[in-house]
Amino acid sequence: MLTVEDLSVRIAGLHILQGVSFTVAPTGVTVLLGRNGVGKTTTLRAIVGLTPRNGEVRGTVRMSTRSLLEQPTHRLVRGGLGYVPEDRCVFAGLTVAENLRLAERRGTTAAYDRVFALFPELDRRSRQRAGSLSGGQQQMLAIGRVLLNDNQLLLVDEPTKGLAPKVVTEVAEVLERVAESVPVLLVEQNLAVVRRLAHDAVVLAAGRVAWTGDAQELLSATALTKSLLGVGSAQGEHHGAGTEPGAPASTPGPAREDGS
Ligand SMILES: Nc1ncnc2c1ncn2[C@@H]1O[C@H](COP(=O)(O)OP(=O)(O)OP(=O)(O)O)[C@@H](O)[C@H]1O
Repeated sequence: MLTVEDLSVRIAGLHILQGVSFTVAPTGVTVLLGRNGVGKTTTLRAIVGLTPRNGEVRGTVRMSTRSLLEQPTHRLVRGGLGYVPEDRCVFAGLTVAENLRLAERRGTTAAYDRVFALFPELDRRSRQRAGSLSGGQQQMLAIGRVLLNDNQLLLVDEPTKGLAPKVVTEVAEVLERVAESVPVLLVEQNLAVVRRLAHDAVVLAAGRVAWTGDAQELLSATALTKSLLGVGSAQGEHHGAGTEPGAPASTPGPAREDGS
């Protein structure tokens, strides 16, 4: 479905991604893992054409046979690439209904019904300003507005970050249902969520791919999760925070262009 080949991103003199290659399967959830700062968000942003202006992107990204890197974000979104950013980016001053209306391309009643069936809360709160929603409700709005459109692929960046356990479960349930019809590339630090959702895993370390394969296999290999993610794989653990005593040294930061 999505093929990333030799993707390199440089920003402000930092070589953040250094030849990243992986594929996203045409069905289910592929999870992009790695410790903090290894380049997960940078990868999603490069795919969707949101690398900062002072950045430089090289490599190839294809969705089916279509080449993505040369195209502006609005065209990618129109072409079926849905993106739920880490910081949600809802319009705080607008109501839930207005946020949804802004996001829809051809928002049919059926599309709204589908979104409200997944997130009844959005229907109930349609007149509430998005800025006054809880973090979990804002996350549901951020996901819901993307689902108004017909997507061929969804990129979802840390959807459960900072949410209460009950809301984490709700968001995971929705993503599980969404992934039945649309493939998802998911950045997620909560390993219980990864265990529930992911078929395939891609692990980054210092801007390169360190491991790819079956996500459940990765999670069941404690030594592997320790060395790649810096944590054990017990249910509910979060990864990404850094190094434990006895674990390999924390992932070094991106390489500077001058080699320092
Ligand atoms: N606009 C930018 N300017 C300078 N450095 C940047 C920029 N964006 C990202 N970086 C750096 O690139 C590296 C990778 O960042 P990125 O956000 O992609 O990591 P991540 O794996 O998503 O981390 P986290 O798990 O903490 O969200 C970090 O060292 C970060 O500081």
